[in-house]
This record gives sequence, structure tokens and C-alpha cells, in this order.
Amino acid sequence: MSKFIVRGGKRLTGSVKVSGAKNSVLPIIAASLLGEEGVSIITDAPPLDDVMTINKVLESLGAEVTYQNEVITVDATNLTSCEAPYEWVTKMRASFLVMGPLLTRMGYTKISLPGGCAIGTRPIDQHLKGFEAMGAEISLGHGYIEARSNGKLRGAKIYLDVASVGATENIMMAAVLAEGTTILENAAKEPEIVDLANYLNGMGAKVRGAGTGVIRIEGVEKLHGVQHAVIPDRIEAGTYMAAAAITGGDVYVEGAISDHLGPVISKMEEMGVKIVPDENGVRVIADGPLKAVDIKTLPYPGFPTDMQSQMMALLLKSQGTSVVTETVFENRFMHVDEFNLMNAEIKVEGRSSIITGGAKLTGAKVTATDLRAGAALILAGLIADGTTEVGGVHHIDRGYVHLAEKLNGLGADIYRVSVEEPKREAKSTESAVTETETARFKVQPTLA
Ligand SMILES: CC(=O)N[C@H]1[C@@H](OP(=O)(O)OP(=O)(O)OC[C@H]2O[C@@H](n3ccc(=O)[nH]c3=O)[C@H](O)[C@@H]2O)O[C@H](CO)[C@@H](O)[C@@H]1O
Ligand SMILES: C=C(OP(=O)(O)O)C(=O)O
Repeated sequence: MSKFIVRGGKRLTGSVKVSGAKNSVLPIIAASLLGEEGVSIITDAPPLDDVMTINKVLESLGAEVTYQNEVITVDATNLTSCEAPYEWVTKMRASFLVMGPLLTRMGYTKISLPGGCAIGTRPIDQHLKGFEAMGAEISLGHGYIEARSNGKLRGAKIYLDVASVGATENIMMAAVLAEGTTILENAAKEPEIVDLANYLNGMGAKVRGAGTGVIRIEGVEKLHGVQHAVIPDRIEAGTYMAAAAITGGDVYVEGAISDHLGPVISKMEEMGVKIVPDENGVRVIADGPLKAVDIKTLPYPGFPTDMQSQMMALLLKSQGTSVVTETVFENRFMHVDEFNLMNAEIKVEGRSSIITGGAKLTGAKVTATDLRAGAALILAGLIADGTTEVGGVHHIDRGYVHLAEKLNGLGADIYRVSVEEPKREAKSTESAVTETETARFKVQPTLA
């Protein structure tokens, strides 16, 4: 186990480079299972724990996977299994995205039910509804879902009750080898959906309309490997933009695509942050007081739920009262109690959090309850008085490449320490942090 130690009070300046998007690379790796000929080469693949996990899932299915220097190769010509077991799916919900590709290519798949997580119950009914509409038979039991098709899946008209990102991706991947045309209505419009569609089309698929609410997929006989570069991570970019703004800094976020960050940029500008986008990135300058603003999370192109907690950290520094309403997930305010441990003033009322900005934050021992909560606590630590210890680092490692190194490159003071599991019989309440790894993050994470 490890913790991040953040010493607050540093203004961030300079330039930071965004890595490839976690939420693009995961479905793209899953889609590689569709390649019956040739090898897929995925570049700008970020070295994240989630990427290692999905690579293992593919290997367990018989695909040959290599990963070096942010390049993944997948040879899925000979698959040997159609089962994604519990150990992988519980580790990472996105493992469930192998269902569509396996079902359509192999005619059968058995996958552990993903279950809920810290941010909500996260059902998969819309994925299953889509597969059933295409003729799959679904059965559930003993914590697993089995899906089988009698011959090929058939194209269908499918209306999603919620514009689910995962369901759109899974159904799109199933439809590419189905017989006939699938029309997916109320589809999610996220940039990651477009990236996946581009990848599938490169493999020989016929997907049209990705990025709009209606996607048309004409089934083809076979797909092949292709080379594809993953888009930059808009949430990682937004997190560094928030880091610049919260510290009153001046930072160029290289690789940030401003078109993907519309609502984040608008809200920061409303707060009084200067944002200067160009074709290679976004410059963020925060040289004045920050205004309170209200935020409501929504599916793309609305304000992203994955930036909610980081923006809440920024609002802690603003003058006045802000209301943040979470409409995408029903339980995504677990960071509030942690912020309050740092002397923040936030109250949760149903789906909204009311933030009284301006309280002087103080360093404390806090825990990341999910990936973005972890990033948000680090942001708060950047301006807190004294030292903040952020536990639950495994959540952060799922989605941020070299987070401490990148922030330290801008002038922050963050390092990772290993932490011994507290012994049950120990009476002392002293910190369990052992300063054995206090070297400033020179070590690169080991890649599988
Ligand atoms: C790996 C990945 O890309 N993860 C992202 C993806 O997650 P994920 O694809 O899991 O999120 P969804 O878009 O599916 O979920 C959005 C909402 O729809 C509900 N829902 C979803 C599916 C379903 O069958 N039935 C149903 O009711 C969920 O409970 C949630 O309330 O989109 C989320 C919403 O932008 C992001 O926070 C995640 O970072
Ligand atoms: C919720 C997130 O991811 P996942 O869907 O992989 O849990 C996230 O990236 O913030």
C-alpha cells in the first residue's frame, strides 16, 4: 500500500503533457478482440493499472498482447476462451466491455457480473437490452452472465433508456459483425465513443454517426488489425487545468483538446480563470480571485461527472456559495467528508452539494474513495496549510499516469511513500507511514 504526501502552498507554473485517454484505450483494447486477421497496434496507450488489467483479460482469452513504450500490440487471431472471470471484472468494471466483441465473434460468452462500486450501483441492463434485441439469449446465475447467439447476431433498432457510455460501446462492438444494420438511438456522444468508432472503422467496420445521438452500424463479415493512436485524456487534462487554477498558477496543458473540454473551460472562465486554447493544448492562467459557480453533471456534451470532484476542490477556493449537482451517478459525493476533514465547508443535500468557499484548508489524513476523488484530494492538498496524506492510492493509479511526477514538474511538492498495514494488536495511533520510499518519484511504475 502507498500514500501520497502533499505539502501545500506551491504555485504551479510550466507545461504538462496529457497522456492517452483511459476511457478510450480500454474499449479500444476490448475491440481488438474483433480482429480475426492481422495485429492491432495501439499507440499513446497510457501505462495505467486499468490498462494492465484489460491486457490480462485479453491474454486470459487467448489473445497475444505486448506492451512497451505506450504501444500495445494485440494479436487476437486465435482466441481460446470466451470467459472473463470474477477476478478481472471486479478489479475493473470496463472488463465487461469484452462481452460485445466475444458474443458477436464467438457466439458465446460468460462474464462475471460487474456489480456496483463506490460511485453507484452501475447496472448493465442497457447493454443486455441491446444484445437481446440483436437476438442473443441472456442468462444470469451464480454471479455470471452468459450470452449466446443462435448463429450471427442480427442488426436491430435499439433505443437506450439512458445514454450510457459503456452500453453504447458494447452494443457498437457487437453490431459490427452482426447481420444487417443496427441503429442505436439515444447513444452516448462522448469523444471516446468517436475514438472507438474510428478504431472499428479502421478495422474494416462500417460505423456512422458516432458523436451524435444516433449511430448506424452496418455489419461486415470480418475485421482485421489496424494501427490507431488513442486521443488525449480530457479528464486528466481537466485535472491539470484545475491544479493550475487552484494554485493561482500559469500552466500550459499540452495535448488538451479544447473542443472536448467545453463545459470545463466554460465553468473555469465563469469562475474568473483565463483559458487560452490553441491547436496543441490549453493555457490556464489564474491571477485573480475565483467566483463561486453552480455545476450540474450531465452526459457529454454536458459537464463530465469525472471532473465533478476536481471542480469541487477548485470551488473550495472561491468566494461565495456554489451548488454542485450530480445527475449521472447516485453516490458520487464520498469525497465531501474527506474535504471536510481538511476544514472545508460542504453540505450534501440529496443529489447536490453546497460549498461555502473561502475556508482556509488544513492538511489532514484523507482517503481516496474513487479515482477522481483521489485526484481532487490532491488538488485540495496543493493549497492546504501543512501536509496532506492521501490514502487509497490504488484508485488514483487506475487513471493517472505519473500524477506526482507531472505535478512536481510544475513545482508541486508531492511524493509517494509505502505504508505498512496497521497491525491489529498495535496500540499506537501514530502514522503508519514509513519513509522508506521518500525519493522524489524517480522510479517509473513497472509495466507488465
Ligand atoms: C471506462 C469508462 O469509460 N468509464 C466511464 C463511463 O462509465 P460507464 O460506461 O460505466 O458509465 P455509463 O455511461 O454507462 O453510466 C451512466 C449512468 O447510466 C446508468 N446505466 C448505465 C448502463 C446501464 O446499462 N444502465 C444504467 O442505468 C449508470 O448507472 C449511470 O448512472 O462513463 C461514465 C459516465 O460518463 C464515466 O464516469 C466513466 O469514467
Ligand atoms: C468512474 C471512472 O472510471 P470507471 O468507469 O472505469 O470506474 C472514472 O474514470 O472516473
